[in-house]
Amino acid sequence: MADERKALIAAACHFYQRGWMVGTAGNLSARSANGGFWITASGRHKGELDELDFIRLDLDGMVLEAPDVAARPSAETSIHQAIYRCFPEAGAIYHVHSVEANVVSHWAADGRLRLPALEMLKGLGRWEAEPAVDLPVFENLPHVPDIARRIEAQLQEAPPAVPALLIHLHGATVWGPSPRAALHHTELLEYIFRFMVTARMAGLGGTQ
Ligand SMILES: CSCCC(=O)C(=O)COP(=O)(O)O
Ligand SMILES: [Zn+2]
Repeated sequence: MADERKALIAAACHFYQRGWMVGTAGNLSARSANGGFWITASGRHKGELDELDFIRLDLDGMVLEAPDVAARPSAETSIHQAIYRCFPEAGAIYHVHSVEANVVSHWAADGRLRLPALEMLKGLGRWEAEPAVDLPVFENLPHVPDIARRIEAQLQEAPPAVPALLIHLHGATVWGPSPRAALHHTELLEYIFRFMVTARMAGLGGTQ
């Protein structure tokens, strides 16, 4: 298999082992050199993916390649489409469901979550001293295309300070120019969430 699916399978294994993609939770996609993007089929176990667990779509959601005819694209495909449309430089998108992401989503106000000014933000592209970084946080509406519409409208108007967003009580969606960069970004953001939860539990003030 000499295509982008290999990197997505490796990333899914990694996230599964960390507990961020338990069972069938989460989804992954990457733009394809052959056009459109590969995305995980809906309801597949993220610790056991193979090449049959992906579908190649164009940006309008038309199927370009479906190695398993029974496969249906991720239920959250519309969110990936929205991000690819907003950011031509996005090469891969990972959506993970960590416990920490769901805890910190409670601390959002006015659709934003202020991230602590940790050194790790440099890995997400924020190199200034003491950066004031707000992560956009969206309501978890029952109809996913409604979430995607809100995401696309907001990101078109105001690109986020880091390549990521959060859905309340659902999980983070993170992107990067390549599958490798998206993996780094996901790890860094999840570290920041873990820090926020740990700092709150330790009673540390001034960390947010
Ligand atoms: C068990 S997770 C519920 C659905 C979800 O939020 C998710 O990320 C996985 O959905 P998919 O259709 O991509 O399998
Ligand atoms: Zn999800």
